[in-house]
Amino acid sequence: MSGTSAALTPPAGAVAPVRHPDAPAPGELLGAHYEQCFGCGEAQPHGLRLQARAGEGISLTAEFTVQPAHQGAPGLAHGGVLATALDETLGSLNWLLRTVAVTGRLETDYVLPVPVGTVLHLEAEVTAVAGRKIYSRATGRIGGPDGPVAVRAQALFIEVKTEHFIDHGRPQEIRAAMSDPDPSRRERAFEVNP
Ligand SMILES: CCCCCCCCCCCCCCCC(=O)SCCNC(=O)CCNC(=O)[C@H](O)C(C)(C)COP(=O)(O)OP(=O)(O)OC[C@H]1O[C@@H](n2cnc3c(N)ncnc32)[C@H](O)[C@@H]1OP(=O)(O)O
Repeated sequence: MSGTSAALTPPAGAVAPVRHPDAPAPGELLGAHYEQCFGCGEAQPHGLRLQARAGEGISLTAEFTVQPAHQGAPGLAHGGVLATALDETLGSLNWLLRTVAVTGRLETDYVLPVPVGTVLHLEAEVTAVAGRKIYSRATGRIGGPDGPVAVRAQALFIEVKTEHFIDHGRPQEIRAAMSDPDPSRRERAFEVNP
């Protein structure tokens, strides 16, 4: 069962997350934050192309269809790909806070095998915030949004400044991201308003 790690338990003094006033409205698609992202980018031929939609509060839903390129065992999704789907969904929550954050810890339970061709229906929410630390959890269901839980995760994201990417990323991709013609993606990358 996930959530056993002390690092994933919000400390005393953690507060409820606050939805940013400019967060996408409930029901709105978030779109990719970066076209080359393996989780959500539309320019990644073997990526997950996960699509996340804002929910109420600090929650969202997302979907991804397991492709043949995502196999581990024959005909089944690779566990690392499913962890990517959870990570991407959880990471997308930070846009509802208008905070740029990276995964510090991701704890995953694999409950059911997920065959190729399956649509994974994900739900995620932020549960607490403590300074730069953002605590969140997610589930992935198969057979429909109300189907059985196949995977679940708890995570700790850590808020970072844009310099995190500029200092550590490869220069050619950083330059390309900075000149992205899509204003909403540029905004998600550079105009973060905590
Ligand atoms: C130009 C480009 C545009 C870019 C546009 C970007 C758009 C937005 C894209 C996001 C992408 C989305 C994709 C999905 C999300 C990923 O997959 S993100 C990629 C995977 N994650 C990473 O690469 C992170 C690698 N790790 C690091 O860089 C650093 O360890 C971190 C996480 C920034 C933390 O380092 P730090 O800033 O020095 O912070 P540090 O003081 O060590 O820790 C702060 C607090 O967090 C706690 N903490 C830190 N790490 C952990 C941990 N692993 N476990 C438990 N606690 C921890 C510390 O104990 C500390 O707690 P307190 O003492 O405050 O109570």
